[in-house]
Amino acid sequence: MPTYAPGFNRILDDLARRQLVLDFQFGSAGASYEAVRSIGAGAFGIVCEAHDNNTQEKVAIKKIGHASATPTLSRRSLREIRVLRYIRHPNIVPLRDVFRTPGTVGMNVYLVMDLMEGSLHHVIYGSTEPLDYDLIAHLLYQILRGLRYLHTAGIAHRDLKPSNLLVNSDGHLRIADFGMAKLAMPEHMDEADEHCFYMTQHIATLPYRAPELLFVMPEHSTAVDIWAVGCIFAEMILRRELFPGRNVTSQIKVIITQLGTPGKEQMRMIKCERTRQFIQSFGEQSSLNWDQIIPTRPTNDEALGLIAQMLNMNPYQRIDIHRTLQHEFIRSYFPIVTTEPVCPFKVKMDMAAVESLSHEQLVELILKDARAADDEVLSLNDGLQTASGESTASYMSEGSVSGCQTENSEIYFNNDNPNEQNSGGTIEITNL
Ligand SMILES: Nc1ncnc2c1ncn2[C@@H]1O[C@H](COP(=O)(O)OP(=O)(O)OP(=O)(O)O)[C@@H](O)[C@H]1O
Repeated sequence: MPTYAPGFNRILDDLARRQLVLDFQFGSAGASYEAVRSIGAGAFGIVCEAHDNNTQEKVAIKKIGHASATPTLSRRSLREIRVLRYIRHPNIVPLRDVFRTPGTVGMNVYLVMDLMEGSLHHVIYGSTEPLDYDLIAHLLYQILRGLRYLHTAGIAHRDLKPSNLLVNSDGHLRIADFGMAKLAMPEHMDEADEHCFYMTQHIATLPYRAPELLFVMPEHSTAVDIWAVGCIFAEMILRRELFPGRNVTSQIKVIITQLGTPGKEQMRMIKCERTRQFIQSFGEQSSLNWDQIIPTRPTNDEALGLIAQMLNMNPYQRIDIHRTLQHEFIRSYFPIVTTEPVCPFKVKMDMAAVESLSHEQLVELILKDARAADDEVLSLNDGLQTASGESTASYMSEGSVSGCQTENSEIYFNNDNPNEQNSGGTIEITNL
């Protein structure tokens, strides 16, 4: 090691510590939480490990900076708060607390969650050995259980990828990052939209983006998550991305060269003329066999059979979450009866409401949903007001919040009966 290396490392450590202090200023919530180290950053948030002084536990805190500055950031923040606040499922990361601090370009929102040790990305790429099928099945089953909870309530995650699937060293997996989550509703689309090629740029990370999003077809539903899980399942086997496109056109190309030209019915569903012409420019491509697409030895026919059904290019013919959980591959590992929690109806109502709100209304609800963590009263510049200055509380669904407190690491919202938060009940799921 060069002699200057220790000194240089000390400078880097010092810079990292100073950056941590700059990035995570918790205002009055600093009495409860201390940032310990930076964990990672995504397109919309930065995450740190922190110490919870009340519970003496380690937590993860995600900061969405300038959350009120644009409609996109405001909607992402509110979606994540609203989908997570009543959700209790072993395979979905729990939200413990939400607070906000004022900022120069709009408020910062902080989401306090259970700390997880790593992500599926680390599991896949952290070792040079292939993952064995027992581990793959164990991880896949947990993704599917979390997804069944969401899909049964009609909620699509819409950004599933290995770095959003958090994993502990004991193999416990939890789905995270609900900033894109949405109630699955058929979407209206104008005929031959000029900008259609670029319309779905911000839905789902490219290698996991379903053809109906890439090809700009009218129906976006929970099927987009099944496509993403199919890609992730294949990635666990291959230890590389299955469809590694780097832009929209190369993503379409890489899918078509492996899975073939979409069928006539699907081509008819593509509303965008430019997209249709681009697909046709490849000529008639036939699909490869699945053991060519995923060339592993020994071949696992049941795994390939399930992947083939999850990666059906036609979303209407793609396998759904319930049939996925009953597929032979899953049943050969998990033939047992499990009692599943049911997503409370409130989550569905809240998710539906978020999509129709204006920027002003979104910001007003964030101000209500996230407690103020600053001694000073939040200035008007930190949040937006409706044009009339009236409260938008009427836009909230029944049981919406007017602030939150933490108690015993549960998140309680002032207008709610805490006993009702988990009132989704349970359902018996049997893998016959
Ligand atoms: N509870 C947690 N425990 C440990 N690590 C976490 C936790 N939540 C998020 N992370 C990690 O922090 C990083 C950024 O988080 P996240 O994906 O939520 O941010 P984002 O800006 O919404 O990302 P994206 O670009 O995927 O939309 C990710 O790598 C994720 O693995």
